[in-house]
Amino acid sequence: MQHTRGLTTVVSTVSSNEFDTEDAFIRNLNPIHYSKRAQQINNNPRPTLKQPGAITPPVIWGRNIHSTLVASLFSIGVVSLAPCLVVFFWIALDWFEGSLLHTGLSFLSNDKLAWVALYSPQFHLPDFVAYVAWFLFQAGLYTYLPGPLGTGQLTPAGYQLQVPSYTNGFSAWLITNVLFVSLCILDVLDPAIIAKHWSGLLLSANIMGFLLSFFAYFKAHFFPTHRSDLKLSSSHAYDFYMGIEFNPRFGSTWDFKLFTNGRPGIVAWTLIDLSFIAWQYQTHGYVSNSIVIATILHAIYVIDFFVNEDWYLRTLDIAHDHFGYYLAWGSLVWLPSMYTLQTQYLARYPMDLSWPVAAAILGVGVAGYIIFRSVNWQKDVVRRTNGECLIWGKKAEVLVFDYVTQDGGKHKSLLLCSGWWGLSRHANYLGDLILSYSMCATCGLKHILPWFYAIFMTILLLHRCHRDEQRCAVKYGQQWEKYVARVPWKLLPGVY
Ligand SMILES: NC(=O)C1=CN([C@@H]2O[C@H](COP(=O)(O)OP(=O)(O)OC[C@H]3O[C@@H](n4cnc5c(N)ncnc54)[C@H](OP(=O)(O)O)[C@@H]3O)[C@@H](O)[C@H]2O)C=CC1
Ligand SMILES: CC(C)=CCC[C@@H](C)[C@H]1CC[C@H]2C3=CC=C4C[C@@H](O)CC[C@]4(C)[C@H]3CC[C@]12C
Repeated sequence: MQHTRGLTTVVSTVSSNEFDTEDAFIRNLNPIHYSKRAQQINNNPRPTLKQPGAITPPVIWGRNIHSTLVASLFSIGVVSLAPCLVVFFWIALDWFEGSLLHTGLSFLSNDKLAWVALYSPQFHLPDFVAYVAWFLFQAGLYTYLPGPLGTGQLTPAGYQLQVPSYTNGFSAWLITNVLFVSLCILDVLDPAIIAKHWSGLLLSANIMGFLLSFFAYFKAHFFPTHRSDLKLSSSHAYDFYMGIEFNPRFGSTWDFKLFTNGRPGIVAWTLIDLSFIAWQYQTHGYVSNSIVIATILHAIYVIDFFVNEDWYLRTLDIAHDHFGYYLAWGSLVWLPSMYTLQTQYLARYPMDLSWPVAAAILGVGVAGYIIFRSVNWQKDVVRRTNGECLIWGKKAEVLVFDYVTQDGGKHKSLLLCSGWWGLSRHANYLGDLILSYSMCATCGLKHILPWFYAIFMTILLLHRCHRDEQRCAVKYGQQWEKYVARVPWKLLPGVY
């Protein structure tokens, strides 16, 4: 069945009498992987589907509900190996002068030093208490600070999420950073305290990350917030990793995903940098220009995130990913430990950049950031003004696409195809990558370890190009191909 409405073409591939409920449609997609357990959870009453005249078929966009053996093994691999990688990097930094190769060889050759290093991080109750206090302090700021109302995206089930004044991240970041600096100036706190307690804090963050991931998993099964946005596959491992609930909440408004994803880890990012700068000063007697530039670039990225927090509600993490290990453990452990590797490395092994090199790195980094922000801004302003805006001085060119939610609701969406979005379909990733490589360039070329962030971002964002397009292709059906034909380049025009 195909019908055309202005610019928009809606294509339905299955007619209503073939599958009269969404669940029949899901089962038909993959009968083998559609387990009993998944059926129980995915079998939510969505009465509008059965009403006469409802749009069929319900489009199953959003998190994957089909798990393959590879996806299960991958999930088990990440859940078990990512924490080991975090510890391995810490050992390489602290015990092997930042050399991943020497660390690896040392373990392989059963060198005593490697095993001593492995058992050196001890659980310290005071570190854990401090970590829990930090977590609760951020939760308090998130809950009580005033801020503008956030505008959530329509979920696959058709919920318009209310985000009451939780987009107060900038005030939370400012208060936390000013408080930390003030306490250090007043000599109440040692500014290097985070760096000095790093291994204990890392252990504590891991404990919290796993606790929260398990909480998310069990909450989804026993007391979910929005039943019709639950996504289950036949694999426990995949569900634990990717998350089952879309927007788990305390009551109707306190959003776990938004808080965990956007607060304890990202607010800590700049504090960790400052603490490692202080540690460099205390141990080496000076502050290198490289660590300052790395921190400035990080700070630009972090402040941008909080200033534009409302924009983040309409990105993949919040509008597509469910809340599981990936976002819970990732935001509490992976982000603060792996995204700050440059300053952790430079604090221990300082290097001074010549001023032309320092200026070039800073300049390229800021240019990357400007691209990143202006691409994201263009997408956002087009959506906010319903296409009634200027992009690069000309009226925005948009494609208007239809999509349906699982409750049978029919909606429209605008896809910008001029400005940056006319050059490539993910120009924002390009700006982000330029910024990431600049951050890592502050560490020189001696070791690969501090380049991990850029390498990770390259893999993550290339995979995201694919992941995002799969999602859009399902959400918009054949209309998406029209957009791809109009904007043929994925990332870098003329190359990819
Ligand atoms: N530092 C880090 O670790 C990471 C940073 N990032 C950054 O976070 C930001 C957000 O990333 P992400 O959510 O992946 O990507 P986007 O912000 O590009 O969001 C993707 C969504 O935008 C909508 N969209 C796609 N094309 C258009 C268009 N032409 N016009 C209007 N809307 C469109 C679609 O959603 P719909 O139509 O459903 O609204 C699509 O699913 C990026 O700038 C990225 O660089 C990302 C990953 C990791
Ligand atoms: C190995 C493992 C489980 C990794 C988890 C990765 C997550 C911690 C990151 C995945 C996507 C990341 C982010 C996306 C977009 C962002 C916008 C930007 O302006 C600030 C950073 C961030 C919020 C970033 C944060 C880490 C991730 C959630």
